[in-house]
Amino acid sequence: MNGESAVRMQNETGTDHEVKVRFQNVSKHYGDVEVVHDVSFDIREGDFVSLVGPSGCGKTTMMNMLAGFVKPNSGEVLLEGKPVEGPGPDRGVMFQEYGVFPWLTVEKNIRFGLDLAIKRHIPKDERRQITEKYMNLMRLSDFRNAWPKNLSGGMRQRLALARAYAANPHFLLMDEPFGALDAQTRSDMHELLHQILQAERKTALLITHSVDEAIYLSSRVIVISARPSRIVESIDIPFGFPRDKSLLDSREFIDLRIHLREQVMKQYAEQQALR
Ligand SMILES: Nc1ncnc2c1ncn2[C@@H]1O[C@H](COP(=O)(O)OP(=O)(O)OP(=O)(O)O)[C@@H](O)[C@H]1O
Repeated sequence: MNGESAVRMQNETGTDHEVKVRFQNVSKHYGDVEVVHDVSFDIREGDFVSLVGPSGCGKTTMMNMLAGFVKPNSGEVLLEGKPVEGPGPDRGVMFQEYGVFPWLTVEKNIRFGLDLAIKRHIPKDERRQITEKYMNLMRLSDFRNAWPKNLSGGMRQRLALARAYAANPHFLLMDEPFGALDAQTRSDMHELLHQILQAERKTALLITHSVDEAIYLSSRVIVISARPSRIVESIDIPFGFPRDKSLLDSREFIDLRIHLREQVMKQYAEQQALR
């Protein structure tokens, strides 16, 4: 979706800007349990928004509503001004459970999204090059013919990332995509994601339990309350892009980390009290 066709709306402060996604008074319950309560926020073109909050508070449910897997009970999730009706190739989704097909090899998993009818306009050679590019970037070339069941957890997660990136969706929706990775690979993946986002302007929503990851990757971090999900705080991250690892040691980063951790820990304590 290009800039001209993006919907222009007024945000809460009245500033005109390109809103790609709008959660508008969204509530969701499962049976008697309210999971999301009257949540409103916008995601603008090129934003990288992270949701942080306690386990089980309803973050995945919010992402599922944007992905089109779940419908709100009240309110609306608008994508470029229209209510989300279902999943679509404009939204690349990466879930905790990896999202790889066990019946396809590594190479075919990465190619999968590119071979769908919607991408058939891309010449075959180019599709092959894109597959190679992401297989290399994720260090999976030596395993091109391997089955997912024979990969380590971290490799499967890299495969899921390669598959999602290769399909080149406009929106990246990521639910704990780096959770199963060791610290070094996780850090490599952060750099790679930065590179991809710099090179191909995308809009992203990330769910993470790591405050550092949220700050380092995002343009905005939203703290979500104990269930039912409400917005506790939305912080514009004051660091420009590109970023590098030295940022993690800066005074400003450390202050933000301390503040956000405090906010999140309060919500964890409240969520614990619900059990
Ligand atoms: N399909 C469903 N049917 C019934 N309850 C559900 C369903 N999906 C989620 N829930 C419940 O809704 C609550 C919120 O779940 P959700 O997965 O959205 O939380 P979360 O914040 O993403 O958690 P985590 O960080 O652990 O992934 C949980 O109590 C969960 O058990």
